[in-house]
Amino acid sequence: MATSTLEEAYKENPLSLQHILPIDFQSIQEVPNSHLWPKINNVLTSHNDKNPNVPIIDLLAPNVVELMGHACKTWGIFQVVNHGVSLELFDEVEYQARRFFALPAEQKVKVMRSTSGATGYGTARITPFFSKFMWHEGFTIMDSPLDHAKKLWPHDYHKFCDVMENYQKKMKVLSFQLCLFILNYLQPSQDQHSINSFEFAGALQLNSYPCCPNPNHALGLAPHTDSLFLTILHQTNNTKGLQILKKDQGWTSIAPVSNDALIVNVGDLLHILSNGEFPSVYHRVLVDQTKHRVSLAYFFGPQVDSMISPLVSSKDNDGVVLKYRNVKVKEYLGLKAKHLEKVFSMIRF
Ligand SMILES: O=C(O)CCC(=O)C(=O)O
Ligand SMILES: [Fe+2]
Repeated sequence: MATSTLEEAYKENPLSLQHILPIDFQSIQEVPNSHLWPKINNVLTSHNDKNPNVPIIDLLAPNVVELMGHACKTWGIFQVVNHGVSLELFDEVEYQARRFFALPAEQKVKVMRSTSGATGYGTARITPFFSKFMWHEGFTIMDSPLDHAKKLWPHDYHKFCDVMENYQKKMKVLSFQLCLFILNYLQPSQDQHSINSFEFAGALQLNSYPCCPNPNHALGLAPHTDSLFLTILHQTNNTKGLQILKKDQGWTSIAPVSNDALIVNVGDLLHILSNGEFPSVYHRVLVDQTKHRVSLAYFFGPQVDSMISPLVSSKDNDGVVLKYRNVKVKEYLGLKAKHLEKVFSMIRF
């Protein structure tokens, strides 16, 4: 099952308890030194002709494959509309996520991620790579959250489970569709073949960024790339906070365009698959003094036993220089857990 296999990828790089347990944000009045970063440059870049917002792609557009391929290449991130997921479902997931994060710390600890685990409550996996902690708590779910939900709400866990399972199902279908479009762009003649050669897995990460007394010196999530093929992100309540590092522009906010637009970003494995053509976008999250932001990130990629290698179309085969060697997903995740972004130089030719 997906859970155990992803856990397999992480178990050789266990985190220490200190790096998993978030502080109790509900009882804290000021930012402790452990979470105090040097001043964050959080001036929001305004969008104009010279500095456009990320592409917004209508999934029903006849030229969706070209639009998406172009967005992956130039931005590594885009927003999608007409994706077929109902607003009510986003509201339900947000409601259940907020219900979870509002629980007292001693309840949330009952479902904490184990030191080598992949699911449960805890800090971001990148935590050990930074000397300061992030203003963030997360809850990771793969398939059914039943065991955890029963511990939290022994008599009232059904709704939480139904909503989270339903959302993952919808995200899996949408992710698969997006991958089809993207693979069709990378290898126009062989799309079905390429995608059918992978078995996929997904994980849902509920992110919580509590109100922060000093947002100029705190970070919701430190700069990172996502590891898998792609991430589908929903910013609940249209609360901004996500920024990407854009060449020549610095940190740029991704403004929510509408309640039902979803953000899609390229992850490391798709960067490798595209032979470096699609950037795995470097991003971070800012926090707010008065708004408690919640986001829903769905990570989607091949099963950990899959082998990833750059795809080049047969017509290009002769002239193209391969940038990355073949790598098993499990090996890749293990290397990233040890070395973070340095992982790219370790698999580059
Ligand atoms: O909350 C966000 O806007 C981004 C979340 C994110 O980057 C992640 O979960 O990897
Ligand atoms: Fe991310």
